[in-house]
Formats: sequence, C-alpha cells, structure tokens
Amino acid sequence: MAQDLPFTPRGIHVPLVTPFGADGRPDLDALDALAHSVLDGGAAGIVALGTTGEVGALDPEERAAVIDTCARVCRRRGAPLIVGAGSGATAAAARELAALAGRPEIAAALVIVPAFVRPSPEGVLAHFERLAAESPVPLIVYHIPYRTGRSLDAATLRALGALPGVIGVKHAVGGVDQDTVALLGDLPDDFAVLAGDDAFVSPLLALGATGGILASAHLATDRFAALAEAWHTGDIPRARALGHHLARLSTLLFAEPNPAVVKAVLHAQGRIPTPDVRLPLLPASEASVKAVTEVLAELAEPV
Ligand SMILES: O=C(O)C1=N[C@H](C(=O)O)C[C@H](O)C1
Repeated sequence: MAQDLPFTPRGIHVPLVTPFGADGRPDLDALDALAHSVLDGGAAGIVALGTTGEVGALDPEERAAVIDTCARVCRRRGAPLIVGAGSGATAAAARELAALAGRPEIAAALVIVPAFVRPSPEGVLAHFERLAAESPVPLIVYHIPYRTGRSLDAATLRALGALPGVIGVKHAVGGVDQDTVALLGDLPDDFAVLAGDDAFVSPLLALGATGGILASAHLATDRFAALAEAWHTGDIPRARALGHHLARLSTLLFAEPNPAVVKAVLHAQGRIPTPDVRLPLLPASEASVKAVTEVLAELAEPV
C-alpha cells in the first residue's frame, strides 16, 4: 500500500536487526517474522538498514534483500518503511538515495550526518540541501555526534529542518542537552524530532518529540508504543512510570555495542535463529542477557 503523503514520522519505529542463519547469511524469513511481530506489538513502522541492522557489515546484495523483505511486509501491513541510506560523501549518497525511487512503501530515508570527515555546519547544510533536492523520498537527518564526530547546534538543526524534503531528525546526542531543549522549543513547520537514544526517549517525548527510532523496541514493543501514546495523550503518571522502566531496559540493552544484546535476547526468546553479529562486533555476554530477561519479566507486570 502506498503511504499517504506527506509522511509525518510519529510513534515508535523499530530499526530491525539483520538475523543471520547458521550459514552466516541473512535469514530473510526470520526478518519477515520479526517485522510482523513488532508491527503486531504496536510499532508505527520499521527501519531497514539502520546501525542496528549492521548495515556496514552487509554486502550490496544483502542490503537489497533486506530492503525487499521489509518493503514486502510494509506493503502488506500498510506500514511506513524508513530505509537507512546515503552514508559517505555527497555524490555517493545521492546515488544511493536515487536507487530508492519507485518504491511506494519507502516513506523516508534515514541519512546520517557525514561521519569522520567532520565538515563545517555549512558543509553539512550544503550536503543535505543537495540530497533533499535530488532524493526521490523525504529525508530524516540522523544526528549522532558520538558516532559521526560532528556536533550540530540548534540553529543548524533548525536550518536543516527548514529544507524542503527534510521531514525530521533522529536525535541521538547521548542525552538531553541545551541544543536539544532549544531545538524542541522552536521547531520549523512540519519537522519532526524522533528520539534516537533509547534511554532518553521519555524525556524527549516530554519535550515534544513525535516518536522514536529505537532498537530497544524489538522487546516490550507494546510498552514503548504505550509510552509514546501516554505522552501524546497527556497521561503523565503512566508516561513517567513507563519511561523509568523502559530506560532501565534500554540501559541494559546498550551495555554492550548495539545490536549484540538485542540479538542475543531475541535469540533466547526463539525469535531469531542465531544471536550472531558480524565482526568487529562480538557476541553479547550471558550476564547481559540474564539482566535484560529480569527487567523484561518486571515489564510484563502492569505499569
Ligand atoms: O539502527 C538505528 O537506527 C539505531 N541505532 C542506534 C545505535 O546503535 O546507536 C540506536 C538506536 O536505538 C537505533
């Protein structure tokens, strides 16, 4: 089903892990089932090829297969698909985005701020101006300075948000800082902030974020969906209680490099065939899985 345009990202979107089979290849049936399960749990949509999908460790054919699988599920469910695309320098990013044309399930592309080269804020703006002008799909800026090495102030984020074709930012600055507060206090029209640091989703929703892109929401998906709903409807006692519980869960899920713990727990639950991650990631420890399992059991109680 084609998405209604314009797409306004809202609610919890789950950046899917890429399950690997015993042969080491992506298990597309498991990916299909995982996508359905998080949508059944109340996710507003899914994200293919996020950091959590180990995009950097997939070859081009594997990436295409992941997009095809996720697009098929989203078509069937009428759910929006966000695709991670457009890393690297501007020309290469534009080519990657161009390849997303003609896929009505793809509601937006999640495009990281250029990493490692640390362009000036003006360079970041020029990068997104060119990509937004050429992209066949709307863009969500993925702002994650602790991975890219490029921090951006609220004024630059607002300028990005004012670009036609840029519909949101996945905000993952490792906390709630002065620029987070300034940005959410004065947003450009039709520009959504999505929480991208799992442990901080509740405070960001409280400040006006419309949702989140959260690896943690593979687990307790219904609770993350309820958290977003509670903040949106103003049920503050419920929102606070859920937020505190889910922050504990996310902290444990990110105790080792993402998505090792998420995959290990999904495997322990029988939802993916192996807990395997590709190097340079290492498998999660048993202690991490045990700690998450305990918090999940608490979350099964009414909050
Ligand atoms: O894949 C993603 O998108 C996410 N990646 C973040 C990360 O690994 O830093 C975490 C977030 O939950 C979603």
